[in-house]
This record gives sequence, C-alpha cells and structure tokens, in this order.
Amino acid sequence: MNPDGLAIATTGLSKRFGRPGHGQLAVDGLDLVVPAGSVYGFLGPNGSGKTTTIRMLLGLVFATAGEISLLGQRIPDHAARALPHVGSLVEGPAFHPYLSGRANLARLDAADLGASRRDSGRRIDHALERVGLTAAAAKRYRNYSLGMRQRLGIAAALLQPRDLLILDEPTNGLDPQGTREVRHLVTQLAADGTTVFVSSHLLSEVEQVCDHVGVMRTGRLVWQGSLAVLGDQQRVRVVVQTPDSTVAKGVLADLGLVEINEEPGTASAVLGSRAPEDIVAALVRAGVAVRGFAVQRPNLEDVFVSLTGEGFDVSA
Ligand SMILES: Nc1ncnc2c1ncn2[C@@H]1O[C@H](COP(=O)(O)OP(=O)(O)OP(=O)(O)O)[C@@H](O)[C@H]1O
Repeated sequence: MNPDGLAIATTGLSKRFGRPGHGQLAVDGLDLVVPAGSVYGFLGPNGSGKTTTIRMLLGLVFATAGEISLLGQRIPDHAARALPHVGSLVEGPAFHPYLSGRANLARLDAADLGASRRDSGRRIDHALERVGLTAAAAKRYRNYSLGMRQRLGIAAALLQPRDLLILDEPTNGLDPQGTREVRHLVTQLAADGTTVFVSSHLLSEVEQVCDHVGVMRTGRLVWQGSLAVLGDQQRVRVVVQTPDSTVAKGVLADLGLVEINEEPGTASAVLGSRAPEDIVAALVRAGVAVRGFAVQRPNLEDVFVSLTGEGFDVSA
C-alpha cells in the first residue's frame, strides 16, 4: 500500500461552487489524515460540506484547490489506479424495485467491465453474505426494509475486494434496527482490515463505531484526531455523593487524586491510576457516608468541547 500508512490524505482541499472569486466556499482548506486500518467518522451538520468532500475524494467533482491522495495515489490524476480498490456508497445506487437483491447485484456486477464473468456468481454470493443478506437474496428490493436496502448498497460496494470503503451517511433515514445493522456491518468490515471512512451528522453514532474522527463546521475541519483520547485515564473522574463532602474531599486529596471539586453533597476528582474500589474503601474507612459513587468516562462531546473550547452543535 501507500508508504505513509494513510488511506486518505488531503492538503488544503477546497471547493467553491459558482463563479471563481464568487459563489459559496462549500469546503475550505481541508487537511484530512485518515490512517489505513482506521474507522474514521466524518462528522458534521447537514450542509457542512461532507458530501462535497466525499465527491472530491472519489473524483466525482473537481476540487477548486488542494491535493488529494487516496491509497497513496493522487486524485484525480491517478484515479484509475486507486478507485478499483475503493468501494463507495454515495447517494445510494439506483436499485430496481421489482428485482431481487441478488438480481440487482448481478446487474451492477455485469456493468463492471473489469470483472471476470465466470466468477460473477461467487462474487455476488460473497457480497450478500458479508452484509448478511444471503437469506433475503431472492426477495424483491421493494420488500426490503430500509436497513436491508442500505446493506444491499454496501454489498454493491463490496462486489470487488476493497481496501477502503467510503460511506456517505449510511444510516440516514434508518430506524434504530436498521442503524444497528449498518453499525454492526461497519464494525465487521473494519475487523477484516478494511479502512472505513463514514460520514454522519450524529455524534453518538460516530462515537460507537469509529476510532478516529474529523469534525466539520461550515466547510472547515474544526477538529481531527484519535478517539483513544476517550479512554484516557486522565479524563476519567470519580464522583462521590455524600453529606460529608468536605471529609470526602480530604480523602481524595490524601489518595493523591487531582482536580478535586467539592460542592455540598458531592466531591469529585480525576481517577488517574487509582482503582475505584480502593477509593471507596478509603472513603468508608474515613467514616464518609457514601450515598453514591460513579466512575465517569468522558464522551466524545465532552472531549470535543474540552479540546476546542466550543460546544458541539450538529444542528447549526
Ligand atoms: N452542486 C452544488 N452547487 C452549489 N452549491 C452546492 C452544490 N452542492 C453542495 N452545495 C452547497 O455546499 C454546501 C455543502 O453541502 P454538502 O452537501 O457537501 O454538505 P453535507 O455536509 O454533505 O450536508 P448533507 O448531509 O445535507 O448532504 C451546502 O451549503 C450546499 O448547499
């Protein structure tokens, strides 16, 4: 693969719609860094430029400025080298409602002139199996649930072996069951070693499946990084509920905990390297009446707010 270990890298990627010097800057100076093997959540409210970025990555629209490297190949110049290794789901493929899932895939597979005809059946079976649609393969597309439709779209992207999958809002419009199905599928694909770049306007969704995230706001990438930060012990806090909050505060301090807060009825601190059970034991030994004890891990929103100093507003 590419020498720098990145599945996608862009520098200064920008797109202006309309006349040069006028019109709207839909994407503004994006430096995306998507490590190979990652599940990268491309997060941002509707209209923040996610689809436009994805269309540029796939060579579907020209960038106004900037550079794109996809699997180590420059886009659009070397798109023909990179794109056969990239599966995508953008605005969903047009499926025929009266044909079965299998027959729909067969039509798309037949349109791929680079694929050998002899292996067609095997390719289709494999793609159906990977998205869990083997049992429903003979059902007409119009009778598929929304989740099944979306999974068929992903199956279409998987007719060939892929190193990278780019999915634009794959759970948009899905009910909770469909969302779970797609989320599970993304996790499975990633476990098989495929890099997945998936856009979403839902923070909770990205948090559940992704290990890297980029946050878009009005065309700009406002934060990008690894979600390993969520497991960072320095961000985990213990919260003690007790009428003896002043004594509890002293116990936490004696144990060497830092960033201690005390309010009437609660004392809290950063957990650090201490085991929660040792803290409870020390509190009890000191005669603190522990009414509640919680270990609070930060969620993506907390981390985002602490890193950028801004609220996360997906409805903007
Ligand atoms: N072909 C186009 N011509 C003019 N403006 C466009 C075009 N495509 C997108 N835009 C504008 O560019 C901005 C970014 O749109 P884009 O679709 O990339 O955002 P998005 O984050 O993917 O949102 P959504 O989830 O709603 O698709 C929007 O203001 C949109 O109106």
